[in-house]
This record gives sequence, structure tokens and C-alpha cells, in this order.
Amino acid sequence: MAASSLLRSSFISSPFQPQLQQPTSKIHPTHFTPIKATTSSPSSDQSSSATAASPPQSIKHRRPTNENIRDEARRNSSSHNFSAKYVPFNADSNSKEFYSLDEIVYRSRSGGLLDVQHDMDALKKFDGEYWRALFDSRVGKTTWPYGSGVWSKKEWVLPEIDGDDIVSAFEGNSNLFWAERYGKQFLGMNDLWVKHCGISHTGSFKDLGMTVLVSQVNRLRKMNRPVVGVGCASTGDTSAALSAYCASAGIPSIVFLPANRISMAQLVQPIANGAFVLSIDTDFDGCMQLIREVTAELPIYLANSLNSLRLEGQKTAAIEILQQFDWEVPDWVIVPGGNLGNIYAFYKGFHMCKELGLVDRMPRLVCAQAANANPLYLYYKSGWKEFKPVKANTTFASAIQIGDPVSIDRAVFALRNSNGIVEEATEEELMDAMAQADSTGMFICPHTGVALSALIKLRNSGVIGPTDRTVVVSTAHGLKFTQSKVDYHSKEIKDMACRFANPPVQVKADFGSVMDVLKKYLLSKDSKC
Ligand SMILES: Cc1ncc(COP(=O)(O)O)c(C=O)c1O
Ligand SMILES: N[C@@H](CCOP(=O)(O)O)C(=O)O
Repeated sequence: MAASSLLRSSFISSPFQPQLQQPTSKIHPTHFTPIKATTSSPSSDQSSSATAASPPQSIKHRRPTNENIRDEARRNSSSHNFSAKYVPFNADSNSKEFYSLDEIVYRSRSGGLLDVQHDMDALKKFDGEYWRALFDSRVGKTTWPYGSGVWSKKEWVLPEIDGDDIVSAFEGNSNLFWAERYGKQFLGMNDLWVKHCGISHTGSFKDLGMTVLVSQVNRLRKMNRPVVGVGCASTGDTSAALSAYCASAGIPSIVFLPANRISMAQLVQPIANGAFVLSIDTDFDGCMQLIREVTAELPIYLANSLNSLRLEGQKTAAIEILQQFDWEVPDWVIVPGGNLGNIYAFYKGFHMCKELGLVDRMPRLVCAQAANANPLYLYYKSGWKEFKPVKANTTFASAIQIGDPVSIDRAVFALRNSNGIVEEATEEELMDAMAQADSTGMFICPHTGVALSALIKLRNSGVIGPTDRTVVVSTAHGLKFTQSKVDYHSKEIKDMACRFANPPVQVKADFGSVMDVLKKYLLSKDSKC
């Protein structure tokens, strides 16, 4: 059997054809009290489990056995003065238009985008050191809801939501991976990092925004607001996150998917989570148009990033990067872009940290697009003169096959205000970059391949220097996109050399044949030493 068919033979054909502790004053960290372990008295159960050898002072008592982590959070909750509201995005300073987050509204009066605006004066009552210490104290715990990387920044996300209404899978806190070998071998870089946002509950960064959106929906439903279900158009990741968080809260979810344009792993996620899945014979932009029309008519809450609530969660990935570098600012952050909400979310997270004194500057942002779906890149190249939506062509980076991004204005704002750059990657570039990264121990998605291709170009042109601290944002788990890897390593992609393919070797089941093959392999490795 040829290597390619060997790879393919293990591929099963699709059965789915068509288808605080709250802060209390401007406080210096010496006044800061990190979250305490619960002081509740231990249950008899817990005391009996303590052994004579346990050093009594080091024992942290568990909460009472009849209490869960939500109850515990309720008991420990305290009040604060933080708040947030919707305002028109990038509004004129004289604008008086605003909406409560408890209203169901996605667009400003003039039809523009909205933004969640926090009461910065209230947040500024606390200095940067205070916020850093508070956020640091919450990392990696199971304290509800602060153990989540998103809700550990609750005061900056949805300050007014009750912990009882939060729907969380303790998302965030994703690995910031030091790409030591990839950086050294392929780019001559020593400070290259990959923020693995795809190592997450549903396998993409969408979890960060969806926990916020679904939590707010949960609150609205408890307030008897007319929300019967939550819906989105999707290239596969938003739908996976939406259906998982809705399933967890018992809220109906409805997803519009472009038929035959998303990976099997992504398709099966909402199906498994019980969403109402519509496979529609159009592309993502067509699905987006339909969901916007439908949510204007039916009591279905819109979950795409047009809804600015999502970006409040996504921005925490930026804050987390700073935190993981012990509040040192990287030089560059590279983000693959499709509907373009995420690049703005990163901007917003970094900007808030600067404005509130946690850091003293912003990184430069790079947005990377697939050349087959590159409306932002073309706009950038025109000197931001004229934006034209494009018809997005098929790309292995299927989750960013988007020609008319809803957040185009947000992306331009983010890039212009961070001295940003837009790059693009051909199919061959992104697939080669993915294969090379995988060969150094990662297992990235094609969208991360797009971001790495942008990095390669900017390194080759000398824009990014060898010692620049650079973060590439990996947006989804590679396991969602195994078909693209199978195609590449089978060398079965039309007009692509697949230079870094590593197909399996077919060998007879006898000792001599196996030895021959292995000797040849070891010799080839030896000669490279
Ligand atoms: C895996 C993946 N990467 C990148 C993106 C791009 O994010 P955005 O649409 O916010 O630009 C998306 C979705 O669009 C995605 O699913
Ligand atoms: N890649 C996205 C496309 C929709 O983006 P959104 O952030 O506006 O929901 C997806 O996975 O659906």
C-alpha cells in the first residue's frame, strides 16, 4: 500500500454528509488581602480524615460538605462599585448614547458596532500593583469563579454579574509555550512563545468569550428577558464553544454552519452537545447574514463577536500573557484574523493594562490572514484607503475563511493604535509552517500556521529582530484539523510540494525487512549529526 493510502485507510468516511475578594479603596499592595482559603469550620468528615502526623497549622479546611463552590462564593461575596455599559464603538467624546448590559442590543443607533465601556474612574481607584497582585492571587485555584482565567479578571470583564449566574468551565490560564527549538532552528530567535489558546475546554479561544456571553444570557433569562435560545453563524469554533456552554447551563443553542466547509471534529462538537445544527448551503458570510436577520426577528440571542460581550472574555488572553511574563511586555503579538473580533480583544486587554498602570507600554500587534481570505490585508496594503469585502476562497485555515468581517472597524482601530502590521500567508506557506512547528513538538492548527508564516516573513525582512520577545497566538487545537495534516503528510495536495511531509513507511512483517529500514533511517540521522 502506498504511504498516502496507508494514511487515508485509517480515515473513516463522514456519517454527517450534508449537512475578593472585591477591592475596597485606592490601595497599595501592602493593604492587599489575597483570596483566603475558606475559614468555615471543617465537617466531621474532614476532621476524621486528618491524621496525627498532619502539621495542624498547614491544614486548610475544606468548605462544609453540604456546600458547593458556588455556595461558598456566595458566602464570601462582597460589594463593590465597578460597572460597565455598552457605548457606540469609537464614539465621539460628546456622545451620550449608552445601554445597560442587561439590554438586548448589538448595534448603536447609527448601525455601528458597540463596545463595552468600563467605569475606568472606579477601576483607577486601585493602582497597578493592586490589580497585578489580585490577579496573581487567583491563578490556578478552584475558587468560584476566579479559578477561571477569564473570571479571575471579573472586575474588568462583567463586574456586575452575580457569581451564581456565571457559566464557566474554568477556561483560560492556557499554556504560554516557549518555542525553544522552533525559534532557534527556523528563525534564529531565542524569545519566541506560543500562547496555546486552543488548549481549552472546546479546543479554541472562543471559550474565553463564550463563558461571558452565556453567563450574561443566563442572567437575562433569570430576569425573564425574552431569550429562548442563543444562536451563531460559525466556521466551527464559535459553534463548538456556544453549544458546550449552553449545554452546561441548560440553554438551547442554534448554530448555522456553512455546509462542507468545516472540519469533522468541529461539526461533531455542537451535535454532541445537543445544539440545533443547521448545515446551510452557503459560506460563512452567508450564514452570518442569515443569523443577523433571524436574531432580529426571533428571541434568539446573537453569540457572534458582533456582540461585544464576547470580546470582554477574549481580552483576558492578553492580560494573561502579561501576567505569564510577570508583567513584562512582549515586543510583538501575532494573531490570526478572520471575523476580526480577536485582534481588537487583544488590543483592548493590553490597553486596559497600560491605562490602569499594570504595565507601561503596549506590544506591537500583527494580524495574519490567509491569502485566500484577506480583506484586511488588502485594506492595509491600500494604506487604509478603501475597504472592500472579498469572496473568501477555500483555505486549509478554514475557520478564517471569511470575506466580510463584522469587526473590520475594530481591527483597524487596534492596528492603527498599536503601530500594527497585517501579513498574509499562501496555502503552501501556512501548511509548511504548521508542519515545521509540529516537527518541533507542537501540534498546531492551520490558523496558527498563518500566524507563524507572518512571523517568518517579518523575521526575514528584519522587522522582527532575533531577540525580540514575540508571542504567536495559537487559536485552536491541532486535533480539530487532523484532515489537513493527513492531506499534507500524504503529499496529496494539488500544486503543493509538501516539503516537510513525513509519511509512514510500509514494511513487511519480518525481522530482516524491519532491520533494513531502521538501519537506513539511523544512518540518515547519523550523517546529520
Ligand atoms: C481557530 C480560529 N483562529 C482564528 C480565528 C479568527 O478570529 P477572529 O474571527 O476573531 O478574527 C477564528 C475565528 O474566526 C478561529 O476559529
Ligand atoms: N472562526 C469563527 C468565525 C465567527 O467568528 P465570531 O468570533 O464572530 O463568532 C468561528 O469559529 O465560527
